[in-house]
Amino acid sequence: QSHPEHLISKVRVNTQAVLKRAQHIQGQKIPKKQWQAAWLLKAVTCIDLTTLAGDDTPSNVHRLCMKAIQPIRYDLLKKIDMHSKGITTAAVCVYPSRVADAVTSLKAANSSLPVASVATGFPAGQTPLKTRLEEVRMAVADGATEIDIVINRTLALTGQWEAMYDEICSFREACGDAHMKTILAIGELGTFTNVYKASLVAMMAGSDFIKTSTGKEAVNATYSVAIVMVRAIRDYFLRTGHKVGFKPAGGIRTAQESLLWLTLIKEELGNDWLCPLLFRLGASSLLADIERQIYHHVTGQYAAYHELPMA
Ligand SMILES: O=C[C@H](O)COP(=O)(O)O
Repeated sequence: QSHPEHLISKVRVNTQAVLKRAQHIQGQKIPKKQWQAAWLLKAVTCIDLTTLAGDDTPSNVHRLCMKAIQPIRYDLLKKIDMHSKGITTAAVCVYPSRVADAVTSLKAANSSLPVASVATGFPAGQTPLKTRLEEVRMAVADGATEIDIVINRTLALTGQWEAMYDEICSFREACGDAHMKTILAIGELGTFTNVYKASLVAMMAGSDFIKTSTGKEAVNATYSVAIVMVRAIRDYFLRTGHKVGFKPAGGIRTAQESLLWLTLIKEELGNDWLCPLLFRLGASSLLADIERQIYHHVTGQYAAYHELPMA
């Protein structure tokens, strides 16, 4: 692995170019009719269906898992001949203490859907390294096969990139075979340059994905920051040949937004990234709006909320 310091010391981000590109993405025309429905179903397969709330219980986690297995009503899929494609979300994403509940629910439904757990003192990461590491190990022991860790923003804001690299390497080891997504919490990193540097450090330390946000910061997934992160992913791929995944998360609520995210990925990283292995949408309420749009595409009307089972 190249030494983090010398690789990132020279980083400069062209802010104007990033903002212009993000503006252009948001102004893109989105597909209509069956093309839109197809892209929305693609988006569903990339969702990490998430619940990260203090009032989470085994029963709402169970409902989340059932929704992840059957995200769009069967009759709607049947009407567009998509009922036999095995459309599920990519994973479910929960707190460490809810992992066992999710594993139990999915096992009972004979589903192999992955359980992702946040860890390392999510969302702030302001706990001792020892307990952050133990949290990763316990989530994996409970059956999580994906771990969404948070970076130590204090190290980023004080330019201690080598220390951040070492910490993320230790989380990588604690994950074992579990996939590791590294949350940059971009709303707390200050500058685009810090976002780019944290992206590189996270990838050099072995992250399978880099993820924008916990969903708990004041500013979460934005298109301009995403441009910086996916450019870092592209630079890293060109330099090493290794593909790292991208996961925007936090505040992604509408079907239209999910189409813009797919456009951004397709244009910035290419078709290889348009799959759950390399692209995830971290979202708790996005699926409800996508299902409403699919309902409208199939029936011509908008469903009342009681007609679509919520997670
Ligand atoms: O990682 C997932 C995020 O916490 C989900 O955020 P959200 O509830 O704004 O969709």
